Amino acid sequence: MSVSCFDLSPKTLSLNEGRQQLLDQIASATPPEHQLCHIEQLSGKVLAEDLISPINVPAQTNAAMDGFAIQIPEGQGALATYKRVGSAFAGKGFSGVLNEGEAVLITTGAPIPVGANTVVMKELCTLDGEHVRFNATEQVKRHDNIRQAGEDLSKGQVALTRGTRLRPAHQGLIASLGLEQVEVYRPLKVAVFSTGDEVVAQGQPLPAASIYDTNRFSLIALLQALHCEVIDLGILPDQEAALAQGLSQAAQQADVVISSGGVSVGDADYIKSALAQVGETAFWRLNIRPGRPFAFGYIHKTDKTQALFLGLPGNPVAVMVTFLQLAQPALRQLQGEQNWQVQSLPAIAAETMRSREGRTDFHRGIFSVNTGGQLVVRTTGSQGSGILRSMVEANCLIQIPDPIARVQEGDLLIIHPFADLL
Ligand SMILES: Nc1nc2c(c(=O)[nH]1)N[C@H]1C(S)=C(S)[C@@H](COP(=O)(O)OP(=O)(O)OC[C@H]3O[C@@H](n4cnc5c(N)ncnc54)[C@H](O)[C@@H]3O)O[C@H]1N2
Ligand code: MOO
Repeated sequence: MSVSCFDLSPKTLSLNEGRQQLLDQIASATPPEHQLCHIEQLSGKVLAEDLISPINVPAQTNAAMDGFAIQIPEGQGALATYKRVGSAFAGKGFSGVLNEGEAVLITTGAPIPVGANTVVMKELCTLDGEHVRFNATEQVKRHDNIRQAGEDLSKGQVALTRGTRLRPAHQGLIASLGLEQVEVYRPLKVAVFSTGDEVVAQGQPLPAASIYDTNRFSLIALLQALHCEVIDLGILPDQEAALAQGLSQAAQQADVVISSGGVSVGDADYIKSALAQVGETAFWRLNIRPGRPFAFGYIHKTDKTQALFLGLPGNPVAVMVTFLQLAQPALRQLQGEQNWQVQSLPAIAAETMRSREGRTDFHRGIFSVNTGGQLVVRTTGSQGSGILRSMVEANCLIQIPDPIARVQEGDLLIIHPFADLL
């Protein structure tokens, strides 16, 4: 990918300023290449072409109910009795022409016989030898239970637009067009690693003052949910040279490099100085909590292009919050998705919540619908940025924007449901 140079900014940015800088850079990046993808593999991919329907869906006007096809002339009602003249099944229609006063037994999906304009549900009919009697003619309306050819999609219509993230319904719709493969953007390659001398891999003993590597696995799962191709680079030590080498090697293989830890101002935080050796930092501090030490920049590749770099903070909740709020929209835009914005909904606070003037807070919340049909939200208890349980129990992030310092019960808030990703 190729990006233009950053305006280096040493100041702490607001969430919106940081996100905007990030997205502006991505908007100037070269879009990913596309590739043909078979229909069975489409789930979660991003469509790279406008799909024009080559046919009418449904192809023929057909019955929406099992019953009898009849003709009702304009301005008239149904008769009490019709003569049955044949049958129409899905896949094998009635070959004759239906006249007024005649009925054809029809199954759901079968083509409407020539001459018919109405289907009466079987439940309203009694078959008496050659005759079909309607028990309640007043319930039969002209044009009832007819599905028009092309009422789902008409031939030549744009069925799906470029940049659509393909979910199960999209896959079904593409299948209904008879297409076996379509163009999608190639998966984004994202390299991920953890940093920290105290961070230990699973399966190893846990020495004093150490912690098992949590972040890499949350990140890998989040990236998989976004259908990225993940390059797992393990754990790197708190050493500037090793981190610079790790960043550079990661960038050769990936479009985006994501690390966690070592990005704050501690004496063992080397991510920013390592990045300075192999790339550039655009900003590394945001007025948000958790996630204040969030770095964004790029790393030079040997082919003169750049990989984007996202340096997430070490605390496990800060990793997930910054991923959801910053990395996620950026990656979605980079993947070519049109609808990349973080989903937001209004909800009523079910309890008091604290924040601080001068920053945006993200609490972990549980939203539900109250008896009045309104969305309400409460927090998941302790909100420390090392308390991953607060995230596990949540189904949304609650955003408390600057300058609100205290949310009262009953106040209106913005929440970001996890539904899309978690
Ligand atoms: N003087 C200041 N100190 C700190 C600031 C600050 O602004 N000024 N910011 C605090 C905030 S907020 C955060 S968040 C952390 C982030 O710092 P780092 O990104 O440098 O992260 P580390 O110091 O490496 O680690 C922080 C914390 O997270 C644990 N950790 C790290 N990696 C992992 C991992 N892969 N799995 C599980 N846990 C991990 C690490 O052991 C630390 O406990 O800085 C504050 N300090
Ligand atoms: O902002 Mo830090 O990310 O609270 O823990």
